[in-house]
Amino acid sequence: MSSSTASPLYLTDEDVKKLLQWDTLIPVIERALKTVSQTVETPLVVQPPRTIMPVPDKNGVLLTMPGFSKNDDALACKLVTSFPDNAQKGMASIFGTVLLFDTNTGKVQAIMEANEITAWRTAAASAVATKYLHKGSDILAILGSGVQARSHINALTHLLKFKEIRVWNHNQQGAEKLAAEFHELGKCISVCYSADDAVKNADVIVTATYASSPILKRKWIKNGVHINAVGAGINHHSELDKELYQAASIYTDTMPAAQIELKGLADIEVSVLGEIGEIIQGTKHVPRENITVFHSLGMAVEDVVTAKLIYEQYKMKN
Ligand SMILES: NC(=O)C1=CN([C@@H]2O[C@H](COP(=O)(O)OP(=O)(O)OC[C@H]3O[C@@H](n4cnc5c(N)ncnc54)[C@H](OP(=O)(O)O)[C@@H]3O)[C@@H](O)[C@H]2O)C=CC1
Ligand SMILES: O=C(O)C1=NCCCC1
Repeated sequence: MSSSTASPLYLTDEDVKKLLQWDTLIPVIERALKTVSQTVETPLVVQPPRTIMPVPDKNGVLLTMPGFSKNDDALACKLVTSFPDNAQKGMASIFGTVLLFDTNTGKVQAIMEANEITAWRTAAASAVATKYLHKGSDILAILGSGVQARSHINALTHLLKFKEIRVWNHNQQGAEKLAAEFHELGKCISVCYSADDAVKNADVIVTATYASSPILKRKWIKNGVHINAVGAGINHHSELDKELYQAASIYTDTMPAAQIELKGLADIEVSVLGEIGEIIQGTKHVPRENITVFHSLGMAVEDVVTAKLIYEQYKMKN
């Protein structure tokens, strides 16, 4: 069959998982984060603001995330939904699909289920931010016990050798289940019965929940801690308290999206200082004693480069 009539490759989440590895993904995500922040005449990355469409009466949103990376010669679009109430049905909250296109013809090359892509690329972005902003690696605290909590434990423990890993969830059973899962794999994770206990003296914290009111407070954490704030509700980011926002140096993945999606921070007189790509490039620096927050929004180009990597890996193996 000629390539103009061939059907697109279809990869399930299971296929995708077999083709992803932290060692290869993290550098690819690091380069994407850095490139987003480079000012060059011809854009190396194109990613228009994503649309976030609330689904009336359903407590869910549909996001469209198109993007292009020149360095990776990759063009893709992710469609992703977030339905937090799915947990009550025993289902995942996030469902995504990525379409990867041939950059010369615009023809769809591959269709990939993107639940794994979303889990891996988000955690890889936090791992990169942590690499540049953490000051210690004794204690890792994870707030939340869902898909992102799991992928963040995997990515962050791949990057750093923590002495202690703690997990807290608003529903204790979730934290116990996640800890047991890692125990089976030989990783020791302790379950904490309050968020306050979980984050005490922590060096790195991840918030990955649907909380609509703060689950992490300034008064609980030490100076110099690095936080990856990953969770987002339907129309809000509310996992950190006002005092923490006001005390921290906040960086994000992409400023144009932050200006839209984090505009509520202006109400509490908080500004996002810049993009993590600027820290990677070395054009911005943070004093060691500062509390740092990587406010992860999620970018199309992360999905684009991940999908391209998966496609290349698939071609190599088949
Ligand atoms: N920045 C980014 O790029 C991305 C961000 N996200 C965001 O990350 C977060 C986690 O996503 P994911 O792990 O896939 O979702 P999951 O449904 O797998 O996990 C959600 C977690 O949040 C907990 N939770 C739910 N409601 C509340 C609440 N009111 N207060 C405190 N905790 C709560 C859940 O506990 P339980 O199940 O026990 O109720 C569970 O531990 C979401 O906010 C999502 O929008 C997701 C993908 C990408
Ligand atoms: O970037 C993503 O993908 C998502 N971000 C916010 C929540 C839904 C998925």
